[in-house]
Amino acid sequence: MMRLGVIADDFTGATDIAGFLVANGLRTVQLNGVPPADLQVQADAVVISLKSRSCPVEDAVSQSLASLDWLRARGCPQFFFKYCSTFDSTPRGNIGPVTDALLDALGEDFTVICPVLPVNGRTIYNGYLFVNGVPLEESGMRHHPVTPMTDSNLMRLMDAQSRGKTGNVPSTIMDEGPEAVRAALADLRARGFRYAVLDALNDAHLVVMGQAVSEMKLVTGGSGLADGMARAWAGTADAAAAAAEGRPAKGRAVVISGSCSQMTNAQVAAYRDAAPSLAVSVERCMSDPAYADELADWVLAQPRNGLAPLVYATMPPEKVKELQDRYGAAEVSEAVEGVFGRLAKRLEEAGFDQFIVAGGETSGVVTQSLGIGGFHIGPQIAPGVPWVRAVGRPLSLALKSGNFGQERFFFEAQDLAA
Ligand SMILES: Nc1ncnc2c1ncn2[C@@H]1O[C@H](COP(=O)(O)OP(=O)(O)O)[C@@H](O)[C@H]1O
Ligand SMILES: O=C(O)[C@@H](O)C(=O)COP(=O)(O)O
Repeated sequence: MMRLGVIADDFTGATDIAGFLVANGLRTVQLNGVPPADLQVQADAVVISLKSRSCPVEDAVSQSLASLDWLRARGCPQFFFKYCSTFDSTPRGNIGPVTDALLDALGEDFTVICPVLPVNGRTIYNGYLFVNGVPLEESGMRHHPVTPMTDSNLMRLMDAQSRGKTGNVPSTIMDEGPEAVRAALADLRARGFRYAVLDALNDAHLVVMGQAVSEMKLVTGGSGLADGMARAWAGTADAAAAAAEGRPAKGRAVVISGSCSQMTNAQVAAYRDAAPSLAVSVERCMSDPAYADELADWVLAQPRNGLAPLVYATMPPEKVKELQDRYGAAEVSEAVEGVFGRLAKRLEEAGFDQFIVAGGETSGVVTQSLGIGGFHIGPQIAPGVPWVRAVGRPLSLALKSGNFGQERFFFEAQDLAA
């Protein structure tokens, strides 16, 4: 019986949370896009991955509601709206409007906001979000090409894009345990708050909040919250068995990097001197319809043995800004994503069956272009980045959130698949 239905606002976010559910022994399937009405799935958890983080608000709301309907029609008892652990959004949304729409559809008037993942340095203190010890607004996220984050106060961020008021359950209450957290939530709700930011500084807080929200119909946040919830259920569940179907087969691999995050810049720098690598020209993405074919030809010409070839649009923030000022941010993103989507398709047709992709939007476009309906979730390469295997097709992917993994991530992904 399904225990949890997750609606994730991007593809790497979806594999991130699915990886943590599997690591706690829950049999989990990831479905890409709103699933067809006649699809039946046997799993403890279903994660629906949308590409709704930066699309128009109305589209994000309607896709999220359609996903909710699909899950409810299968008797799902609890729902999780997964967004980025760096709260990627703008004052227009889409986190606030989607949360409001899900609450309304479920007839609920209260939920939690918790974009937390301590193992990857995402902590919340007094409602302020920290990334590896610095406030969100001082982290690399202030330069994000699509959703630059220039405030760290989650109450203020949520209030600006939603219909209600946001309160906070501080870490001192987390220290007291699940009963104290439940009481604090009930108190905030009675005082007219619609959302509560949950502080979390460490794994112990995840376990506490996982127990405290067990009766809540809708929760929202990052994979740390899901990890806490899954730990509360896990018991003797077998994590290796849950990951078995997602293990990567040995194959021909390529690395495609469209993320410009600090961590991806470091990962590309660590990999590019050791492996065949090619920097993408953004200008040609915008002007040359045959460019993806040229990139594919280059990949195909690389030696089959040894490290996978890397094609990357990854650049440091100042270069990204220069290009965006010249051509427009949305235009550049669309052009680069289009080229990566076509490149992936060409490579699959040519026999590539392992795609290591950096960047959430980039992963979304690659998955869509390959026409993959769903994934079995495999073992984690790094916290939040599992190998995944296409349902019914011999294709394995590692979809890396821009900020996740350590410097040698591209090497480690291939080591785990060997
Ligand atoms: N050199 C570049 N200049 C501007 N934008 C770029 C460049 N390279 C990639 N992009 C775009 O930036 C966005 C990065 O987003 P994404 O793939 O989600 O990465 P992340 O996970 O780091 O957020 C994509 O839309 C991508 O096409
Ligand atoms: O919660 C997270 O940080 C990730 O799961 C996530 O959402 C990834 O988004 P991108 O950074 O856009 O890859």
